[in-house]
Amino acid sequence: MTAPLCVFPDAATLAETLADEAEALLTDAIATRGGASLALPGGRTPSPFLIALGKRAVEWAKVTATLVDDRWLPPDSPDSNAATLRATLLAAAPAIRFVPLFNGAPTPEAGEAACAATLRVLASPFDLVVTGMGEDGHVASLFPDAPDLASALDGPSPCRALRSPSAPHPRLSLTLPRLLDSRRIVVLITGAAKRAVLERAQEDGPVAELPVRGILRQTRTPAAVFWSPA
Ligand SMILES: O=C(O)[C@H](O)[C@@H](O)[C@H](O)[C@H](O)COP(=O)(O)O
Repeated sequence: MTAPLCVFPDAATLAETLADEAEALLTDAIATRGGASLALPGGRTPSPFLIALGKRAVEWAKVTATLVDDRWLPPDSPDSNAATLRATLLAAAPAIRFVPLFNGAPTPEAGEAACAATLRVLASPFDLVVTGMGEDGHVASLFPDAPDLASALDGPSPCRALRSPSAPHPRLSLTLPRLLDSRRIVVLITGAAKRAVLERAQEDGPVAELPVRGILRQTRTPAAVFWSPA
């Protein structure tokens, strides 16, 4: 595995350590390039990190944030990743320029081209990408059982509409190349079950079987896995 595993005693320590690193990366980006950009995860696990980051003294008006993926839902839906971000980081740092993935189109397939156009004008590379991981090895919404997965693991588009029979809601996800178009990428996970998946992902096998392999194996972007037992 090229990405080191960083083990923390608990979720709070993990969240504070990752918030320290994010604060330093954003502060450096603002000092050297005048602005910073990041792509942030959905799901439940990242909330302590997003809350911790919101307490940091960053020039938030110079930061642009998007999501690594979202469920194709109106922004006020409680299942929307944008809603989670609004309730955590954006509640504490409302000056952030938030670029949502959901754009009101009736389906992610119908919204994909406009979303790609929006993403193409964002700074490249991101300063930081953080993604969660599911127990099937998916990252962002790159689900192993999504029929269109192959086109999201490769190719020029920054985002893809994806549907997984095992996951609720159709999704719009950054593609693997766009996730890796970053100065730093961190996979944030907790719990024994996800640690076991990570260990399986270190074995030989296709990226399409456990998409997290696409982050663990590459050498283009400095990557790490942050894990705590709970
Ligand atoms: O919208 C989503 O579902 C995600 O972005 C997804 O990739 C998530 O990060 C993992 O499924 C882990 O989710 P939990 O942290 O809730 O286990």
